[in-house]
Amino acid sequence: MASYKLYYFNVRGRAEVSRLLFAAAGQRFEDIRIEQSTWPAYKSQMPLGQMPVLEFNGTQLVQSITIARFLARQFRLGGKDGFELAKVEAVVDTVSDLVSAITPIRREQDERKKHDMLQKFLSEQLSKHLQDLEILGRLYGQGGPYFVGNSLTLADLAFYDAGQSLLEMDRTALNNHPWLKQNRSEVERHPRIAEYLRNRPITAF
Ligand SMILES: N[C@@H](CCC(=O)N[C@@H](CS)C(=O)NCC(=O)O)C(=O)O
Repeated sequence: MASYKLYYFNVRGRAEVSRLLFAAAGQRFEDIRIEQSTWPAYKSQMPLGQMPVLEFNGTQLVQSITIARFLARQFRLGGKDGFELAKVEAVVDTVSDLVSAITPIRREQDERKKHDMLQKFLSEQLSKHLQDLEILGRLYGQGGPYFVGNSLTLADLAFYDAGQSLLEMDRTALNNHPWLKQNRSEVERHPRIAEYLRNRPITAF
């Protein structure tokens, strides 16, 4: 039987999409959450000195998006054929553009600077990111609530997680984007994901 161990800090961060994939697939895995205080002892055991790291049948895989794409393929959540797979990856890459834009704001420690960065992002950049995602959902989603085809994929989980970070910054961020809101609701309604969301540790990011 395949064995999966996922090493990361006790935050959603770069590991949460993979955790959501495990949840959606109903696949057991060891969710190893390293505290910052014990990280120095682990760092040298990680191939690139960073996490997340997935240990699959004893071999370590690095890079969060690679890990998520591997798990999606393993669990048939990456698209039903080669072209669907490419559509899913196009959505994931578009979500990554959004995540890259919000990460520096979330990390800014100076409250004044953070506020200014957020206002600039909300007024100048956010709507383009969300419009791009809605365009892809309508283009690939066959008129339904999922980003690609007519069932849940990595694309939906990637946006679900990024959407949470966005909503934590601005609760109204998706108000003008009903399709994206509906897409996140569909993810939350998935019975295994709903159970995971009820039980996962609550963390700051
Ligand atoms: N490109 C890598 C980046 C990994 C990364 O930056 N990991 C950070 C946590 S989000 C880390 O391990 N930081 C601790 C360190 O570098 O010592 C990925 O996506 O997995």
